[in-house]
Amino acid sequence: MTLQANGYSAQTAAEFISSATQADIQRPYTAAQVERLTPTLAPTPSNKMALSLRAMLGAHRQAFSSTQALGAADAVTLDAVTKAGGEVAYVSGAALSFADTRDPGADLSDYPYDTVARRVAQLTASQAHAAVLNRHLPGFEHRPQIPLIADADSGFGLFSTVMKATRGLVDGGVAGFHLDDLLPGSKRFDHAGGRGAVVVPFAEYSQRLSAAKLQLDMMRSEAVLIGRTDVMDATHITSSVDPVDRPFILGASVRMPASYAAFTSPSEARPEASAADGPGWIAEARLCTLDEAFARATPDARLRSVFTVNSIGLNVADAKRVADDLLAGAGLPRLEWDPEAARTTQGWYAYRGGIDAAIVRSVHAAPLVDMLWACTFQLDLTLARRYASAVKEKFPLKWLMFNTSHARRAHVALSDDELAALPQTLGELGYVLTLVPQFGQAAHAYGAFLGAKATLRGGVGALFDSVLGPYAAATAAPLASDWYGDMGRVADAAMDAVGSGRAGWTGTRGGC
Ligand SMILES: C[C@](O)(C(=O)O)[C@H](CC(=O)O)C(=O)O
Ligand SMILES: [Mg+2]
Repeated sequence: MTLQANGYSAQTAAEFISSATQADIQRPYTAAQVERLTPTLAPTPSNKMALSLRAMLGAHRQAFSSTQALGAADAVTLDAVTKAGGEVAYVSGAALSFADTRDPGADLSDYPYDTVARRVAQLTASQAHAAVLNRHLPGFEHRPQIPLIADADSGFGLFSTVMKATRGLVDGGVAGFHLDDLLPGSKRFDHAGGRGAVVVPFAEYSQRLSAAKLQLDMMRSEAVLIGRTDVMDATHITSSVDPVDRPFILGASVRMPASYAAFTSPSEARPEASAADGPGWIAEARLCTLDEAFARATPDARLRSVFTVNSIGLNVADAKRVADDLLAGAGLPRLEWDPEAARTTQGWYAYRGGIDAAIVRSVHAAPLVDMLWACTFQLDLTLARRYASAVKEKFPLKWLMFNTSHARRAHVALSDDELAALPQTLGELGYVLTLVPQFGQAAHAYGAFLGAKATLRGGVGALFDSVLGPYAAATAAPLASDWYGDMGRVADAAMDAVGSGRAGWTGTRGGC
């Protein structure tokens, strides 16, 4: 895309949609619809960073390598990540919600839709300012501004909040962001690092992605749209309406007297957990999918394949009718399979999350997005391989993303060698980006803790010797804490330009 000097795009919607970076995305709307919604002078401040992210990811894809996006949700951490050679950084919703949330609610996607966007804008401004500052530091190499990838969670509502969140991120200078299929507020965590979640039907997820893409097109934005799915760890879904979700919706295969217990902690909520893990109801109900129930109901292979063919593209309600008719026609007993009985008190359906569901969702979402991500807390290379090869079979060039959200080595089953080789292994599989969201807070806290301990014990002498000196030596950069001297140079330059105000006209005239 050609940008005008002021960063505004002069392209029409039709030109933008058919341009090299955009033409691969299948939109559910026309260029004319985008044009009618386009504000005059669409601002595209993030395009420079988005295009540099696209070039970087494209190069990694070609080289079968990957890059790591470390969590950096504040200006100081971002500066340190950049100095250390990070190519890209991640603005984590979890990190912001942990810092900003009072009351229960951390990382529940329940914070305002512009929280992350406002932080992205601050970080962009701090990077821009650092770039100016560096021009005033003699002998110091100009530091690049690195692209920011942000967390847009579930989009915080329906299409309009998705669009507003997207606009805020682009206005803030984001290079890329992810949007997921979770029901806001529904993530659950347990003491062992487990996570449970409720997802929305595929159609609703797809609407979120389309709403984001529409907003991006209205702004002629090149921001990388990442389709994240959380079905890997999902135990429930809000509706059974979508045919894409049918293979994963569970029903009781035993007639049950009362309805299913409320959605609780991850281990208790997993529908197929043993009776010891949760309500005995779950085990007694023998939850299974409609396809499994039908296969159990008849040994007749021909009847099963008729069901398979006749139920293609049907959701559970319609497919259940097909199953009932086929069994009745064959003189077999009525199918005992009831997804309604397995609903929680919130009305959610029981759902079999996992890699198969993640592959189906991602393959369906692929035409709408630039990059795909099956988010899970399981750092499992077998799953990573299966996911990559299934997606690549249909979309060989689609960028893939991976996350390593663990805080404890003990929760990760990989060997030290496997961990060391992880970026390379993932790159070979087609993953171009690994998120390390937990980095920022942990590193910031650890550095501050060590520095505080040394200074409290040894006073300002220890601060010089144990914090300021070593940081300057390690980064070969001016001291992070030299605010007065360094920042002052920029203010001095501005003051010099303003002049004393007394000497009359001494400046240059345009063109003279
Ligand atoms: C990556 C993530 O979206 C984040 O906000 O950092 C979180 C990470 C976490 O909870 O540790 C997520 O995976 O949902
Ligand atoms: Mg998040």
